[in-house]
Amino acid sequence: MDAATTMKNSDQSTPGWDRDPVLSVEHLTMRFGGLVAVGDLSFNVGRGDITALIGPNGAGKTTVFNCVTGFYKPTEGRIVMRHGPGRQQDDVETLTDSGQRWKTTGNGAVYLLERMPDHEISHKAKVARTFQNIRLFGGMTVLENLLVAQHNPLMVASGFSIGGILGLPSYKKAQKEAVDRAVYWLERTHLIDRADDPAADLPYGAQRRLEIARAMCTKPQLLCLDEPAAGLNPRESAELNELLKYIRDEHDVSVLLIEHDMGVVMEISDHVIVLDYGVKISDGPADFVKNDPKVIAAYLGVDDEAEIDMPEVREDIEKVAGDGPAKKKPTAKSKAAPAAKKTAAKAKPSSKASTAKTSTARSTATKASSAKASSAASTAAKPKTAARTAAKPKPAPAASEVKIANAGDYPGSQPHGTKKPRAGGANNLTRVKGIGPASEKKLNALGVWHFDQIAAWKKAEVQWVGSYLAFPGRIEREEWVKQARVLAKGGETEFSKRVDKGEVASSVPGKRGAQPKKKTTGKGGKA
Ligand SMILES: Nc1ncnc2c1ncn2[C@@H]1O[C@H](COP(=O)(O)OP(=O)(O)OP(=O)(O)O)[C@@H](O)[C@H]1O
Repeated sequence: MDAATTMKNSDQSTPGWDRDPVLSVEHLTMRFGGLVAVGDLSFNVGRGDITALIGPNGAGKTTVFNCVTGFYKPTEGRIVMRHGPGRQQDDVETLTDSGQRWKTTGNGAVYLLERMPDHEISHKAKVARTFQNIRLFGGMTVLENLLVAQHNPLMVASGFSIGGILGLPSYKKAQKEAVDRAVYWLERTHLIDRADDPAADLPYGAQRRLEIARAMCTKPQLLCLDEPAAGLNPRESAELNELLKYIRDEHDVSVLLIEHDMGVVMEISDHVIVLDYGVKISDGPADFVKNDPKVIAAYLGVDDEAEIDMPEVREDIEKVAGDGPAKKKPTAKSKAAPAAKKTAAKAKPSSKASTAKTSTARSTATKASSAKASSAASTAAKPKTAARTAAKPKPAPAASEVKIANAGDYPGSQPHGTKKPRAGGANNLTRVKGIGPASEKKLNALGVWHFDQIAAWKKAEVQWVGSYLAFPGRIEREEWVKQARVLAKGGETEFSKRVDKGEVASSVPGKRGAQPKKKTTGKGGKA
């Protein structure tokens, strides 16, 4: 095979976003004191693509946006914006060595955003953004909001105000263009009838569209949208999808969006990047990402908890003393778990609202899942008794016996375990901000099922769990112990309220995780 053919083939196997990236985030790290919000993150945004950045709460998505748009100066890393096709790698390296902020090239221009202030990023590099919390000028009319967005070209055309006063032709022309552009985007966003109304009078969904219209009036090459579908009803979400596809297809604008609404993400994204705890855990086309077990476990796996088979989590669970190493897949799975899974599948709701039926199904499935782990050792030794073992769980060992094999490797001391939930069932630990379904599973394997157990942790235990879950420092930062104290007393936190409303991925979405009144056993008792 000649070199040209080799290049061609390798070129074909390289995704479009790596061949022709409009934006490259390279080894980005952002620290806030001791907190590493984003750690050594690299990804590309393809020219003309809609790229989604997703991940659980606190994963670092907004921090990445703030670094790209100049609101934060990254601690480390390079952020390259390109006008014109191709990677223009020689120019990027020359620019980096020169210490300059941007450079015109044969193909267009390249910009190093980490060196540029935010106003240059929007006006020169042509990166526009919207915010998680709408930031319009509420007292100005809808049209005025769009004219203010074009303030810079108008100021230039007016010779910085005197031309405007004198009515110079260049100013009049620029003013007409600004109004025409504003009207164009008001029509596209179905806001033209409200042009003269104060922006604050618009309903929420319309304000979101106005933010996008305002960003588009700056003629961006890259549009960064922070949760554009938040608070929209299904009809508005569908309209948003159409608007974003129109912007991509008709205006050649690349879109980078942070979004929690998976309907929006999976329908319109060409490329999805998943963050968890500030690091990238998945990167690829939407179809690939949505089936990636790591993503299911970290973010999407609420309804598929019983199906998760993450090697790292499984290994940790297998290390729990008493369960022993499960070399083989337990045959109990073929007896107990499938029945449970069948029940779960049957009851799996199309809506996220949990019904009593779902709760029962999840309960059965999860119980089977924990039975699978706890019966692993005995199953491996005595396969023929597997079904019996799974059906009748062995008595819970005393708390002190719940130790993982390499417990001594961790600093501090291991928290006190209970091995299985008390009568009344387990708490939904994912109501504590920072505990996702995968971490909850690992805590459960350790015997931690209840808010009051976490509430009792001292510094040494916090340190130990931080290492066990592989995110030292985070537990303290998120103040798990304080949160758990509130939740243990039946109180609520801002985060737990969002979980209870079904706004955040959780192991039991839309339901409170306090101790249920109904007497149940196992994890299914969560309510
Ligand atoms: N200015 C800041 N100072 C200190 N810590 C910060 C700051 N900004 C963000 N963080 C922390 O960085 C981590 C990542 O936060 P970030 O807002 O980027 O996450 P996110 O993925 O956007 O979350 P969400 O989906 O909830 O908006 C969090 O632990 C957060 O508390």
